[in-house]
Amino acid sequence: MNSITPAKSLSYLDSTPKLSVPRKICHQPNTSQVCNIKSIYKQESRNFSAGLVANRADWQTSCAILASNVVSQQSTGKTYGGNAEIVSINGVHQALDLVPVQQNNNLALPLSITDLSPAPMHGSQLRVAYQGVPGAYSEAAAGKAYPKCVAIPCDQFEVAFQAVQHWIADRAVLPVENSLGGSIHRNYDLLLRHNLHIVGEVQLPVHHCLLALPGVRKEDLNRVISHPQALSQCESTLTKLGLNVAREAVDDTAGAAEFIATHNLRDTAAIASSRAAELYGLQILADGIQDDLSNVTRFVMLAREPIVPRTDRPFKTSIVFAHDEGMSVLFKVLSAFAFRDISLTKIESRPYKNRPIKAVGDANTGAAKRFEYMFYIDFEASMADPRAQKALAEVQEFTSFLRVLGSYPMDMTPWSPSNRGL
Ligand SMILES: O=C(O)C(=O)C[C@]1(C(=O)O)C=C[C@@H](O)C=C1
Repeated sequence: MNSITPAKSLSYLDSTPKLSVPRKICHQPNTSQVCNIKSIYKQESRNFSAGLVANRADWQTSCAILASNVVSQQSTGKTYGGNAEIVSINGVHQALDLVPVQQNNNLALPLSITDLSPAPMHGSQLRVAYQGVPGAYSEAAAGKAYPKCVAIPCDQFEVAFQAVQHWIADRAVLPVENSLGGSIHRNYDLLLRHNLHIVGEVQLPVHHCLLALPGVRKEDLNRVISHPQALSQCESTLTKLGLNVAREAVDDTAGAAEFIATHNLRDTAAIASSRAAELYGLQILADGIQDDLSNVTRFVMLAREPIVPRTDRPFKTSIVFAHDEGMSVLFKVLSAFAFRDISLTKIESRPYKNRPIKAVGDANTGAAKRFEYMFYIDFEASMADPRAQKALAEVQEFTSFLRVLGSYPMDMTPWSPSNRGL
């Protein structure tokens, strides 16, 4: 695994609690609030870099102050304008190009280094929020995406999004799909609710172990706890191991290991990484218990600003759209890519939360109702590629809502099932 700064030891863990949900978030743009966020951010970043956050209470107080004073960068009037033809953001149709401009004077801002590179070059370490505690696969993914980063544990996905929006973190690295367990729907919904941009992806081979306190045997176990994805990825293997015991879902794999250690549970095992075993003093009862050796989780990297799309290496673009006209539109949208020879790598649908059901036909005669969806599509082309721009211009004609979630380099790192991952 790549070396990442936090969580070198349990004592560091103790002094660096996970972020939790802030009490109050202000969504109204306000210049003085933006000043506050920057000064608090600087103070917090000093604390983080030096590992100086005194205790959980201090940190949570800082988070609460931060949450009640700050606004996201998105709400300060920054938007993207220019000549491009495409997109609508949160239902409002807008032109898309990737040069930030100020709404009030329409002057183009110079590109910053963050626009050009996924990692900052200003000397300080990149702070990367992830969901879980040290030893979680998401922490490993953060390390793979940003080697030498400071990884910030968050107790929920939502908190990781907010950490980036509120400048506590520079990036978030969050799982979106697993080759065995499927999509992590919560993160698809959160991508839509927040205005962060996908700036990269990383695929992590996930190698699960069954962990228990030293001296505990399989026969002593009454339950197995882990993240729901990990439980589903190991379902048949647990049965094959004769572990027909209760299976309980917890927030993350490493958190399950930590829970067993802190509560001295001799009848419970966790599904987690070998690194979690080391961190929390557990023994490995069984190694490689995922149902398929090719168990890979795909994570996306999120930032406040998009990166500039390029064509000199393979790029992927993620979009989300909705439409009013029934399923024939989906066919037309897919055709816009097929006609231009653009491969789709993923399609996902989620309920359209504000209007999940639509009456079809004549309401007086007991009309049929159909479900309404948001569709998420990943396709293999950069937004700098004219084929992608033309396809999206066409998609926009068929859809009532279209947003580009990000255009970013594809993770091309080779991996094989024999890669042990974590
Ligand atoms: O619990 C963890 O360790 C995580 O990082 C979360 C998570 C997930 O959400 O899918 C990530 C990778 C594995 O697929 C299992 C769990």
